[in-house]
Amino acid sequence: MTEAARKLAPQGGELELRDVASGYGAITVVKGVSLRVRPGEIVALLGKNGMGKTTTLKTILGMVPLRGGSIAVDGVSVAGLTPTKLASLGVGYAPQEQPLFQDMTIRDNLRLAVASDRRLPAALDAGFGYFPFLKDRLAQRAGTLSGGEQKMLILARALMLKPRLLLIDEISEGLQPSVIDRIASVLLSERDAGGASILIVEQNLDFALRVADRWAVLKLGEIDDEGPAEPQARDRVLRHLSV
Ligand SMILES: Nc1ncnc2c1ncn2[C@@H]1O[C@H](COP(=O)(O)OP(=O)(O)OP(=O)(O)O)[C@@H](O)[C@H]1O
Repeated sequence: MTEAARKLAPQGGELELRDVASGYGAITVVKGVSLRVRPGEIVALLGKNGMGKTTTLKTILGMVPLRGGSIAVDGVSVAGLTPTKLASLGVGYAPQEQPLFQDMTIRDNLRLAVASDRRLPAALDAGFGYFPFLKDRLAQRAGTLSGGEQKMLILARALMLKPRLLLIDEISEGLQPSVIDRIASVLLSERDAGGASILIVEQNLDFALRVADRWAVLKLGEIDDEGPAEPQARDRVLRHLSV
Protein backbone atom coordinates (compact mmCIF):
# COMPACT_ATOMS: atom_id res chain seq x y z
CA MET A 1 0.00 0.00 0.00
CA THR A 2 1.39 3.42 -0.93
CA GLU A 3 1.76 6.23 1.58
CA ALA A 4 -0.90 8.23 -0.30
CA ALA A 5 -3.33 5.32 -0.15
CA ARG A 6 -2.61 4.87 3.53
CA LYS A 7 -3.68 8.45 4.13
CA LEU A 8 -6.90 7.81 2.23
CA ALA A 9 -7.64 4.63 4.13
CA PRO A 10 -10.74 4.53 6.31
CA GLN A 11 -9.93 4.38 9.99
CA GLY A 12 -9.41 0.85 11.09
CA GLY A 13 -10.08 -2.50 9.55
CA GLU A 14 -7.49 -4.22 11.72
CA LEU A 15 -8.16 -7.85 12.57
CA GLU A 16 -6.36 -9.64 15.36
CA LEU A 17 -6.77 -13.31 16.24
CA ARG A 18 -5.02 -14.54 19.37
CA ASP A 19 -4.86 -18.26 20.16
CA VAL A 20 -8.23 -18.82 18.50
CA ALA A 21 -9.73 -22.28 18.94
CA SER A 22 -12.98 -23.58 17.49
CA GLY A 23 -14.54 -26.69 16.03
CA TYR A 24 -17.58 -28.85 15.62
CA GLY A 25 -18.96 -31.17 18.32
CA ALA A 26 -16.15 -33.21 19.83
CA ILE A 27 -13.64 -32.09 17.20
CA THR A 28 -11.41 -29.05 17.61
CA VAL A 29 -10.53 -27.88 14.09
CA VAL A 30 -8.81 -24.53 14.75
CA LYS A 31 -6.14 -24.97 17.42
CA GLY A 32 -4.64 -21.76 18.74
CA VAL A 33 -4.45 -19.58 15.63
CA SER A 34 -2.86 -16.16 16.00
CA LEU A 35 -3.04 -13.92 12.95
CA ARG A 36 -3.13 -10.22 12.23
CA VAL A 37 -4.43 -8.22 9.26
CA ARG A 38 -3.26 -4.63 9.56
CA PRO A 39 -5.35 -1.72 8.25
CA GLY A 40 -5.31 -1.65 4.45
CA GLU A 41 -3.45 -4.94 4.16
CA ILE A 42 -4.35 -8.08 2.19
CA VAL A 43 -3.39 -11.30 3.94
CA ALA A 44 -3.76 -14.77 2.39
CA LEU A 45 -4.60 -17.76 4.55
CA LEU A 46 -3.35 -20.82 2.65
CA GLY A 47 -3.37 -24.55 3.26
CA LYS A 48 -4.44 -27.87 1.89
CA ASN A 49 -8.05 -29.10 1.96
CA GLY A 50 -9.60 -29.62 5.37
CA MET A 51 -6.95 -27.71 7.35
CA GLY A 52 -9.46 -25.31 8.91
CA LYS A 53 -9.29 -22.23 6.69
CA THR A 54 -13.04 -21.83 6.20
CA THR A 55 -13.67 -22.69 9.85
CA THR A 56 -11.29 -19.87 10.82
CA LEU A 57 -13.29 -17.39 8.72
CA LYS A 58 -16.58 -18.68 10.11
CA THR A 59 -15.24 -18.34 13.65
CA ILE A 60 -14.33 -14.69 13.01
CA LEU A 61 -17.87 -14.18 11.71
CA GLY A 62 -19.50 -15.85 14.71
CA MET A 63 -20.93 -18.65 12.56
CA VAL A 64 -18.83 -21.21 14.44
CA PRO A 65 -18.55 -20.52 18.20
CA LEU A 66 -15.23 -19.42 19.63
CA ARG A 67 -13.88 -22.04 22.07
CA GLY A 68 -10.74 -20.26 23.13
CA GLY A 69 -8.63 -17.18 22.49
CA SER A 70 -9.80 -13.79 21.28
CA ILE A 71 -10.84 -12.03 18.10
CA ALA A 72 -10.72 -8.27 17.83
CA VAL A 73 -11.56 -5.81 15.07
CA ASP A 74 -9.87 -2.47 15.63
CA GLY A 75 -9.02 -3.55 19.15
CA VAL A 76 -12.62 -4.35 20.11
CA SER A 77 -13.62 -7.93 20.88
CA VAL A 78 -16.14 -9.31 18.39
CA ALA A 79 -16.51 -12.71 20.10
CA GLY A 80 -20.15 -13.72 20.40
CA LEU A 81 -21.44 -11.17 17.89
CA THR A 82 -23.82 -12.40 15.19
CA PRO A 83 -22.89 -12.16 11.50
CA THR A 84 -25.56 -9.45 11.12
CA LYS A 85 -24.07 -7.38 13.94
CA LEU A 86 -20.59 -7.84 12.47
CA ALA A 87 -21.86 -6.67 9.08
CA SER A 88 -23.25 -3.53 10.71
CA LEU A 89 -19.78 -2.93 12.19
CA GLY A 90 -18.23 -3.06 8.73
CA VAL A 91 -17.10 -6.67 8.54
CA GLY A 92 -17.91 -8.08 5.09
CA TYR A 93 -17.92 -11.67 3.86
CA ALA A 94 -17.71 -13.24 0.42
CA PRO A 95 -18.55 -16.89 1.17
CA GLN A 96 -17.58 -19.97 -0.76
CA GLU A 97 -20.71 -22.03 -0.08
CA GLN A 98 -24.24 -21.28 -1.34
CA PRO A 99 -23.55 -17.61 -1.65
CA LEU A 100 -26.37 -16.50 -4.00
CA PHE A 101 -30.13 -16.92 -4.34
CA GLN A 102 -30.08 -18.56 -7.73
CA ASP A 103 -33.75 -17.89 -8.62
CA MET A 104 -33.57 -14.23 -7.70
CA THR A 105 -32.35 -11.44 -9.93
CA ILE A 106 -28.96 -9.80 -9.57
CA ARG A 107 -30.71 -6.70 -8.25
CA ASP A 108 -32.59 -8.64 -5.58
CA ASN A 109 -29.45 -10.50 -4.53
CA LEU A 110 -27.73 -7.15 -4.05
CA ARG A 111 -30.78 -5.61 -2.41
CA LEU A 112 -30.83 -8.28 0.29
CA ALA A 113 -27.36 -7.21 1.39
CA VAL A 114 -28.29 -3.62 2.25
CA ALA A 115 -29.90 -2.64 5.53
CA SER A 116 -32.58 -0.48 3.89
CA ASP A 117 -33.80 0.29 0.36
CA ARG A 118 -32.75 3.90 0.94
CA ARG A 119 -29.13 2.78 0.78
CA LEU A 120 -29.58 0.63 -2.31
CA PRO A 121 -28.86 3.20 -5.08
CA ALA A 122 -25.52 4.24 -3.57
CA ALA A 123 -24.59 0.61 -2.91
CA LEU A 124 -25.48 -0.40 -6.47
CA ASP A 125 -23.39 2.45 -7.87
CA ALA A 126 -20.46 1.30 -5.77
CA GLY A 127 -20.96 -2.29 -6.97
CA PHE A 128 -21.03 -1.18 -10.64
CA GLY A 129 -17.75 0.63 -10.03
CA TYR A 130 -16.10 -2.71 -9.28
CA PHE A 131 -17.83 -4.80 -11.97
CA PRO A 132 -19.59 -2.60 -14.57
CA PHE A 133 -21.23 -5.55 -16.38
CA LEU A 134 -23.67 -5.87 -13.48
CA LYS A 135 -25.38 -2.61 -14.40
CA ASP A 136 -26.89 -4.00 -17.60
CA ARG A 137 -27.78 -7.35 -16.10
CA LEU A 138 -29.76 -6.34 -13.00
CA ALA A 139 -32.93 -8.16 -14.10
CA GLN A 140 -31.10 -11.41 -14.91
CA ARG A 141 -31.52 -14.33 -12.51
CA ALA A 142 -28.30 -15.01 -10.62
CA GLY A 143 -28.50 -18.72 -11.46
CA THR A 144 -28.19 -17.95 -15.16
CA LEU A 145 -24.85 -16.15 -14.73
CA SER A 146 -21.65 -18.01 -15.56
CA GLY A 147 -19.55 -19.30 -12.66
CA GLY A 148 -17.12 -16.40 -13.05
CA GLU A 149 -19.92 -13.82 -13.20
CA GLN A 150 -21.43 -15.29 -10.05
CA LYS A 151 -18.10 -14.90 -8.24
CA MET A 152 -17.88 -11.28 -9.38
CA LEU A 153 -21.44 -10.69 -8.15
CA ILE A 154 -20.53 -12.17 -4.75
CA LEU A 155 -17.51 -9.89 -4.52
CA ALA A 156 -19.45 -6.82 -5.70
CA ARG A 157 -22.13 -7.54 -3.08
CA ALA A 158 -19.52 -7.56 -0.33
CA LEU A 159 -17.50 -4.57 -1.57
CA MET A 160 -20.49 -2.31 -2.33
CA LEU A 161 -21.17 -2.09 1.41
CA LYS A 162 -17.75 -0.48 1.84
CA PRO A 163 -16.57 -2.81 4.60
CA ARG A 164 -13.64 -1.93 6.85
CA LEU A 165 -12.63 -5.57 6.84
CA LEU A 166 -13.52 -8.15 4.21
CA LEU A 167 -13.18 -11.93 4.51
CA ILE A 168 -13.10 -13.75 1.16
CA ASP A 169 -13.32 -17.54 0.86
CA GLU A 170 -11.76 -19.17 -2.22
CA ILE A 171 -13.03 -16.60 -4.71
CA SER A 172 -10.75 -17.92 -7.47
CA GLU A 173 -11.96 -21.54 -7.26
CA GLY A 174 -12.80 -22.99 -10.67
CA LEU A 175 -12.32 -19.71 -12.53
CA GLN A 176 -10.61 -19.17 -15.85
CA PRO A 177 -7.47 -16.97 -15.86
CA SER A 178 -9.19 -13.92 -17.39
CA VAL A 179 -11.75 -13.81 -14.57
CA ILE A 180 -9.04 -14.35 -11.96
CA ASP A 181 -7.22 -11.37 -13.51
CA ARG A 182 -10.32 -9.17 -13.20
CA ILE A 183 -10.81 -10.17 -9.57
CA ALA A 184 -7.13 -9.63 -8.78
CA SER A 185 -7.22 -6.17 -10.29
CA VAL A 186 -10.33 -5.24 -8.27
CA LEU A 187 -8.67 -6.37 -5.03
CA LEU A 188 -5.43 -4.56 -5.83
CA SER A 189 -7.29 -1.35 -6.73
CA GLU A 190 -9.25 -1.63 -3.50
CA ARG A 191 -5.99 -1.81 -1.59
CA ASP A 192 -4.39 1.01 -3.53
CA ALA A 193 -7.44 3.19 -2.98
CA GLY A 194 -7.13 2.63 0.75
CA GLY A 195 -10.27 0.49 0.99
CA ALA A 196 -11.02 -2.56 3.10
CA SER A 197 -8.43 -4.66 4.88
CA ILE A 198 -8.82 -8.11 3.37
CA LEU A 199 -8.28 -11.69 4.55
CA ILE A 200 -8.46 -14.18 1.68
CA VAL A 201 -8.62 -17.93 2.03
CA GLU A 202 -7.11 -19.47 -1.09
CA GLN A 203 -5.98 -22.68 -2.76
CA ASN A 204 -4.67 -20.79 -5.80
CA LEU A 205 -1.15 -19.90 -4.70
CA ASP A 206 -0.27 -17.69 -7.67
CA PHE A 207 -3.42 -15.60 -7.28
CA ALA A 208 -2.88 -15.35 -3.52
CA LEU A 209 0.73 -14.22 -3.79
CA ARG A 210 -0.20 -11.75 -6.52
CA VAL A 211 -2.76 -9.89 -4.43
CA ALA A 212 -1.56 -10.41 -0.86
CA ASP A 213 0.95 -8.45 1.19
CA ARG A 214 1.52 -11.38 3.53
CA TRP A 215 0.58 -15.05 3.75
CA ALA A 216 0.12 -17.68 6.43
CA VAL A 217 -0.15 -21.45 5.99
CA LEU A 218 -2.66 -23.32 8.11
CA LYS A 219 -1.85 -26.96 8.81
CA LEU A 220 -4.19 -29.13 10.89
CA GLY A 221 -5.66 -26.04 12.51
CA GLU A 222 -2.36 -24.34 13.38
CA ILE A 223 -0.30 -21.66 11.64
CA ASP A 224 2.65 -23.63 10.27
CA ASP A 225 4.53 -20.79 8.59
CA GLU A 226 4.00 -17.19 7.51
CA GLY A 227 5.81 -14.42 5.72
CA PRO A 228 5.69 -11.55 3.23
CA ALA A 229 4.31 -12.22 -0.28
CA GLU A 230 7.62 -11.74 -2.06
CA PRO A 231 8.56 -13.74 -5.21
CA GLN A 232 10.76 -16.20 -3.31
CA ALA A 233 7.82 -17.09 -1.04
CA ARG A 234 6.29 -19.30 -3.75
CA ASP A 235 8.66 -22.23 -3.31
CA ARG A 236 8.50 -21.99 0.46
CA VAL A 237 4.69 -22.09 0.47
CA LEU A 238 4.61 -24.85 -2.16
CA ARG A 239 6.69 -27.04 0.12
CA HIS A 240 3.99 -26.69 2.79
CA LEU A 241 1.18 -27.41 0.36
CA SER A 242 2.79 -30.48 -1.17
CA VAL A 243 3.79 -32.39 1.96
N1 LIG B 1 -20.22 -28.22 9.79
C1 LIG B 1 -19.23 -29.07 10.05
N2 LIG B 1 -19.42 -30.10 10.92
C2 LIG B 1 -18.42 -30.97 11.22
N3 LIG B 1 -17.18 -30.89 10.71
C3 LIG B 1 -16.94 -29.90 9.82
C4 LIG B 1 -17.94 -28.95 9.46
N4 LIG B 1 -17.39 -28.08 8.57
C5 LIG B 1 -16.11 -28.48 8.39
N5 LIG B 1 -15.84 -29.57 9.14
C6 LIG B 1 -14.56 -30.27 9.22
O1 LIG B 1 -13.57 -29.36 9.70
C7 LIG B 1 -12.33 -29.60 9.04
C8 LIG B 1 -11.84 -28.30 8.44
O2 LIG B 1 -12.74 -27.88 7.42
P1 LIG B 1 -12.60 -26.47 6.70
O3 LIG B 1 -13.74 -26.37 5.73
O4 LIG B 1 -12.43 -25.40 7.70
O5 LIG B 1 -11.23 -26.68 5.92
P2 LIG B 1 -10.58 -25.83 4.77
O6 LIG B 1 -9.15 -25.68 5.13
O7 LIG B 1 -11.36 -24.60 4.52
O8 LIG B 1 -10.68 -26.84 3.54
P3 LIG B 1 -11.26 -26.65 2.06
O9 LIG B 1 -10.18 -25.99 1.31
O10 LIG B 1 -11.51 -28.06 1.64
O11 LIG B 1 -12.52 -25.83 2.16
C9 LIG B 1 -12.57 -30.70 8.02
O12 LIG B 1 -12.14 -31.92 8.58
C10 LIG B 1 -14.07 -30.68 7.84
O13 LIG B 1 -14.55 -31.96 7.50
